[in-house]
Amino acid sequence: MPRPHYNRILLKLSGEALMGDGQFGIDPQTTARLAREVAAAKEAGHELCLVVGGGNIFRGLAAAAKGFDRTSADYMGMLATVMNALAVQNALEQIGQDTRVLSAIPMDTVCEPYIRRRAVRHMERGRIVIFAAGTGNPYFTTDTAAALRAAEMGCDALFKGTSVDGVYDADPNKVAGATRYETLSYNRVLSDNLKVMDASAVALCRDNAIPIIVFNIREQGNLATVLAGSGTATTVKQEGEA
Ligand SMILES: Nc1ncnc2c1ncn2[C@@H]1O[C@H](COP(=O)(O)OP(=O)(O)OP(=O)(O)O)[C@@H](O)[C@H]1O
Ligand SMILES: O=c1ccn([C@@H]2O[C@H](COP(=O)(O)O)[C@@H](O)[C@H]2O)c(=O)[nH]1
Repeated sequence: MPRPHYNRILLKLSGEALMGDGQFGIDPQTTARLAREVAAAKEAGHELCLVVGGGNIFRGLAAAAKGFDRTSADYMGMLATVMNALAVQNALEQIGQDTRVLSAIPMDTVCEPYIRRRAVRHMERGRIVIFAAGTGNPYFTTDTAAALRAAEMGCDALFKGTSVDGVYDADPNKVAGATRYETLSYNRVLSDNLKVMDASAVALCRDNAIPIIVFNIREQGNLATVLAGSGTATTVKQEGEA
């Protein structure tokens, strides 16, 4: 069954997607390609806002495992997401898109602070809003930030563009023969402890009835395909929902 059409969407872009074939950082060609896909989605009639991850630069949990203070490491991770947001903004503006970066950690000389009403206004004016610095709080990730902003902005769905093509019954990068779900419930993701997305993000989407569509953003052209309701992806939604 084709997936439904969603009008206002929050797109979570994996930080790692910006690396292209590299192992770290921001690849300009890949970022430009992602910007073209986002612009095409907007031109296709979707209202879009974005959360960009930071895993291509810094992850708090990984740094804490190596001895960093967790809170400081998380702030460093949030700052990494600001760099990525500015890179995506730059790539979008180079192709004529009107954008705003709104940061959960105020840094007035770099971008706007996050103010919900302002974000809504930007979207009403047709701008692509990019939310930076996650939730602004340590001990969270940009998945939770994406769920939170999707709820605040009244989005119809959260599209998680990542490096796997959906949710599997086990991590496909670790378990050979893992099976992909076409659809599954929020509660199943939580009870089976499936790690494709944080539990807090899944719970927030469940409580606000926001479907989550997990798809591979590294595959060129896939955003348009998945937004059109076809292609390979997993939809996480309420049990029994069409
Ligand atoms: N059950 C599962 N199904 C699918 N992927 C899974 C599962 N369990 C773990 N994963 C892993 O989750 C990863 C995607 O989530 P991850 O949080 O690492 O990336 P991201 O949020 O897209 O990126 P970033 O942190 O760079 O923004 C996949 O690469 C995959 O290895
Ligand atoms: O609300 C948030 C969001 C993110 N962080 C920190 O940033 C990094 C990068 O984000 P990813 O979601 O992993 O891409 C994350 O590892 C956290 O350290 C945060 O603290 N709070």
